[in-house]
Amino acid sequence: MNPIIAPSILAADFANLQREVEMINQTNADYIHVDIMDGVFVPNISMGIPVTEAIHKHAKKPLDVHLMIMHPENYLKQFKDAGAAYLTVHYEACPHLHRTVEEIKALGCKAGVALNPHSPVYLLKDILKEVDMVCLMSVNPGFGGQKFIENTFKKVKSLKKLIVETGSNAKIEIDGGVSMDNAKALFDAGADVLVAGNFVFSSQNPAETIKNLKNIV
Ligand SMILES: O=C(CO)[C@@H](O)[C@H](O)COP(=O)(O)O
Repeated sequence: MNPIIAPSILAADFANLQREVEMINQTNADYIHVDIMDGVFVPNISMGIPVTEAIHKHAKKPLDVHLMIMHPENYLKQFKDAGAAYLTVHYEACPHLHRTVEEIKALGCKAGVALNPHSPVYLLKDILKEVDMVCLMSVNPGFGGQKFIENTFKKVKSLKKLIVETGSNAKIEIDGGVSMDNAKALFDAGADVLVAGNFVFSSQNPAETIKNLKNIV
């Protein structure tokens, strides 16, 4: 398998964003994870379209944009134009999820669907074949630096089973509280992509930390 690592820019030094993006460019990270928060769907506000555009201007890695916002369908084109390669919307924020996923794909982006920790994976059964990635939140969305929720391991295994049963090619992404303490077990359980924010950016040597996460399997 090819373990995919997506450092979360939310944990970077926002006053030196260009430097942080260029630092990630020099590592073997696979994507740059960009967290968009609206203060409504989640109790925090992070960044929006202009900052995503600015990150994209310097990034040499695809942008994995995670929309933690209500009505994401109203902003898909803006985020695509700002440089998103992956656009992930929340199951909990999309009453017409199938339509939203189709719209993401029609724009030429990879379509992701995220599930909050309380949402069971079977909710995605009838859309799994249409999506490129499922993001399992392993913390309650809204903040970096939170404690990993252990129940995520069960969810990864159930989701993997469902992906096989439905003939889907969706990748499984884990987001929140990822560190060396759980990375190997997550990949072993069936995860394909690990998002890591604080564990990468608070480390002495972020490039080395990314390399260690990638080499863990
Ligand atoms: O979406 C989120 C938080 O809502 C995440 O992407 C965090 O940015 C991950 O940060 P760490 O938990 O790894 O610090």
